[in-house]
Amino acid sequence: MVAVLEFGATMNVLVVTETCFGNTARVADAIVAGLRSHGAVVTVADAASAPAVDHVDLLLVGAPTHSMGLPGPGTRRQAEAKGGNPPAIGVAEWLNALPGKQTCRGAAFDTVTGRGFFSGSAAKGIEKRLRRHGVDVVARESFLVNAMEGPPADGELARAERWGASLG
Ligand SMILES: Cc1cc2nc3c(=O)[nH]c(=O)nc-3n(C[C@H](O)[C@H](O)[C@H](O)COP(=O)(O)O)c2cc1C
Repeated sequence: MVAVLEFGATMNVLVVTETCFGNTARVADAIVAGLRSHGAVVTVADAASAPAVDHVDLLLVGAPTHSMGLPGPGTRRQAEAKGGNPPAIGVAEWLNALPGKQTCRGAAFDTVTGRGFFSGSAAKGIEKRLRRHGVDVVARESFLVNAMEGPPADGELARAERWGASLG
């Protein structure tokens, strides 16, 4: 089932993110600014503290790309060894624990250090998992960072804000 908003209805958005060096969180903040510019009511949480998906019209999930896909315990340890501050639980674990069938729309995003095939995409993995839970995924996007620890490449935060606005 696709959630359809009546004209004038407020859109409730839940954003669940993971970050090791802060870049995906900065991209998420820009996306949220875009969503709020359209009047959306947005809750932002990391995977460890995310509330239940209840009365959510749009579920937005984002993570850094690790080893071409979603971060896991091993790649988080590698990030920590490089000076990052990874969470104990990330979006992969959160998506695994997501209950039953969801009826909301969804969108997935990630951060990457390259745009080629071999860069991979955490967002692709997020999209696949969201679809397994019945989420109607309407958009997926990758945002470029300049190096493992960032910062976001020129223009990417502005692009993230526009992308967020396009979802609103
Ligand atoms: C263990 C590890 C593996 C990574 N693998 C990839 C990769 O396969 N492709 C890629 O584009 N970036 C890769 N990166 C770079 C991350 O995408 C980059 O650190 C991340 O986007 C920064 O986001 P964050 O600040 O939110 O952690 C990797 C980083 C780490 C720590």
